[in-house]
Amino acid sequence: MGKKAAILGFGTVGQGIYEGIRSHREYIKNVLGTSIEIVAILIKDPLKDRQIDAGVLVTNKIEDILAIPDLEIVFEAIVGKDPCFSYLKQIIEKGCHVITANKAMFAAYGHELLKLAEKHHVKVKYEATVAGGVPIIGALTNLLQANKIFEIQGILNGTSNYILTEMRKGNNSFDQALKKAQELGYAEADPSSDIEGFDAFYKLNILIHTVTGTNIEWNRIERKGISSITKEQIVIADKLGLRFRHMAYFSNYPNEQPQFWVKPVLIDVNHPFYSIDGVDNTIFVKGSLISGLTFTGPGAGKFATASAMIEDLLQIYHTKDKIKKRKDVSLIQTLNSEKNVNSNNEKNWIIFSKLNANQWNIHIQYKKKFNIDNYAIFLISAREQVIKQYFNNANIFVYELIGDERIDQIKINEQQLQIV
Ligand SMILES: NC(=O)C1=CN([C@@H]2O[C@H](COP(=O)(O)OP(=O)(O)OC[C@H]3O[C@@H](n4cnc5c(N)ncnc54)[C@H](OP(=O)(O)O)[C@@H]3O)[C@@H](O)[C@H]2O)C=CC1
Ligand SMILES: N[C@@H](CC=O)C(=O)O
Repeated sequence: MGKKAAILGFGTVGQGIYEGIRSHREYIKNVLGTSIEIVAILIKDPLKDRQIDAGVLVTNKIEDILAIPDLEIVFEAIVGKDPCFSYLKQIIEKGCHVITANKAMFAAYGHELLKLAEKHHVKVKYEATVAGGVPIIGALTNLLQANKIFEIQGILNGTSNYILTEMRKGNNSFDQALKKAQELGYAEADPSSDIEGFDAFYKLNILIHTVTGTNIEWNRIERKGISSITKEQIVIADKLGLRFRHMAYFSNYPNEQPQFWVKPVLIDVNHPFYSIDGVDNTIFVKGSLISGLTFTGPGAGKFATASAMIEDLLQIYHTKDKIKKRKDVSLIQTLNSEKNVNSNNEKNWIIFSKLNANQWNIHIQYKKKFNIDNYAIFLISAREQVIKQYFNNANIFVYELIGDERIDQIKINEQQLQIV
């Protein structure tokens, strides 16, 4: 018999791992010199019908998994922080390598699991926790060790990008697109994690920890999802030559305030994320030596995620050398000393308002104003603090305009707009 493995969870991802290991049995055996045998699967509901070979133990008790002699590898694809964290601690203490896809759990407890694994001389791999099939964690940990990472921009939630794309192309309403994302296996068990930005928030935390060795206090990271974006707003943005993207951002430049946020933004055709559609994710990385690298590919789904996890498996046995963990002391010092992470620089904003400016109760100077459909659209430059202070109204939607574009350059199709 080859190396014994178990899978925790048999939903979209668990099934992808099971089928992927079977369909790539010979290929994996050629690479590792031995086969991988899935000997057990942990599930929650013992009554569900499943396509699993008769020789595989299917159980809803973690004790059954812990009792398997010579178990070497555990793939984890269940949902939520607990009881998953406690399961994985016991599995590491038993001496098994762990390969996880569970970002909610890993963002909260990843650092503890990595420490515990070191103590027990096993590995914890987590490629699938960020951007599905895109090998960004491997690139950051194995291939970009000399660079200090100055900036990460990413589309990290496949479901949100899929919904925004479907709505823009006129194929589906928000609810229809979300339903399709669920059917395709992209969405989380609780899809509010996708559309309220939690999923991308967990992924950004994992990326920041990977490149700095630091856990940022969660309440310091702005998090907003796409749930308030309407079809009307997407159509208007399109008329302005802009597209919505749900973006995650981290910057850590010398002598600058570190920044970290997850929110919907508007970008124009010059931004590299303009053409990233559907379930694809993309991550742009700028380092102290490398001026910019972009990684793009499917961010969710059965085989995209299984691909990341099976590659992790091969890495466990291939990477003999110990990878040094990063510890960015300057980031920790800056975070401890500064009080306010908001930048004092002015940024560009697009405001969609169902109220007229005279109903806002503030006087704001805008660069341009248009009436489109039922909205008044304002293009303004302002400090982030001002935006947060004043534009806190259910009828006003404010989106940052990201990129090098200047508001003055926004191209307007005059026939479609009434310019005030
Ligand atoms: N779907 C995707 O594209 C991606 C998902 N992920 C992550 O992978 C994990 C799994 O996602 P996905 O496969 O989509 O989820 P699903 O909802 O499709 O499947 C979840 C599986 O976990 C089992 N499960 C849930 N809770 C428990 C528990 N407490 N004990 C034992 N089994 C449990 C369920 O059992 P039962 O079958 O009995 O209900 C089910 O088999 C999640 O953490 C998700 O965030 C990561 C990257 C991409
Ligand atoms: N629900 C997630 C799945 C992958 O991480 C997403 O849509 O990105």
